Amino acid sequence: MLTLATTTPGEPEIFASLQGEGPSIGRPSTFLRLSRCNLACQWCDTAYTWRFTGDNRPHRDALTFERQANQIALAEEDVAARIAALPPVRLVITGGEPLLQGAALARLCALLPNMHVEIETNGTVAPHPALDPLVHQYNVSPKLAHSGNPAELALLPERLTGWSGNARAFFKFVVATDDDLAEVLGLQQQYGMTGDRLFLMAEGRSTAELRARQAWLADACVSHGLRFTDRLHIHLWGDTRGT
Ligand SMILES: C[S@@+](CC[C@H](N)C(=O)[O-])C[C@H]1O[C@@H](n2cnc3c(N)ncnc32)[C@H](O)[C@@H]1O
Ligand SMILES: Nc1nc2[nH]cc(C(=O)O)c2c(=O)[nH]1
Ligand code: SF4
Ligand SMILES: [Mg+2]
Repeated sequence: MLTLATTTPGEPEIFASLQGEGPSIGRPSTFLRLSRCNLACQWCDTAYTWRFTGDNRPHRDALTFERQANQIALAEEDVAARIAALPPVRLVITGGEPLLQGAALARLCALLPNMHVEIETNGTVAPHPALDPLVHQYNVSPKLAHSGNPAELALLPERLTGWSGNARAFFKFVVATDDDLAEVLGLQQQYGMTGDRLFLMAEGRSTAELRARQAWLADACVSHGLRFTDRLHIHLWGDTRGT
């Protein structure tokens, strides 16, 4: 069984969209959003996938009513059938933290042999050995101090070393300030992350928030030879579930 997030109470969060972030930005993709996370980022835009009592964003009280029914367990065969019913494109598996459900994800991907599989992960969980050969690309987003997670939970040396040496892995750091940039540059040096596989992405859940940071961010990318990624879906559809 897989545990999925829901868009509206009871509806599993499987949807067709454009990949909004990272190396595959703009590609038509089917998204599968799984429930639960092992971290608790204070600015997480999908806290409903893991914070079932209370909200990590007190100003988002409008979400309160939705927390009652925000996850659903489905068999891998059922999930595969729902994905197969959408246009035959790439699959982006996200969450929450999808690698927490690695064995079940391996069973799902085995049912979708022709699908290009991309995984969005916080980078703290090793891919399940049965899943790893079925994954084409990992978009790894390690969490910096401003996420509010303790470094000993969020920045695991053995995991970061593993991702850095994995040619299928890209790094995508969420940044907001010069302190965040300095932290990224330190990690880049420590773990030998190459600039062509390292993206910076502004923290923000609205076009206004993103735009306010992106001039600074673009300069930082140019100065340090790093890649810039927007959050395309935010501009197109806002911070809306199922997009
Ligand atoms: C919700 S996470 C799910 C996958 C996985 N847990 C992770 O963190 O990579 C998907 C992506 O959204 C990013 N994200 C979440 N909240 C954000 C925010 N407020 N601003 C910018 N990016 C955000 C995460 O860093 C990650 O790259
Ligand atoms: N369109 C779109 N692109 C995305 N890329 C990564 C996402 C995520 O939440 O992991 C995401 C998302 O939620 N929507
Ligand atoms: S790791 Fe990802 S899903 Fe988990 S709290 Fe952070 S941004 Fe949200
Ligand atoms: Mg998202």
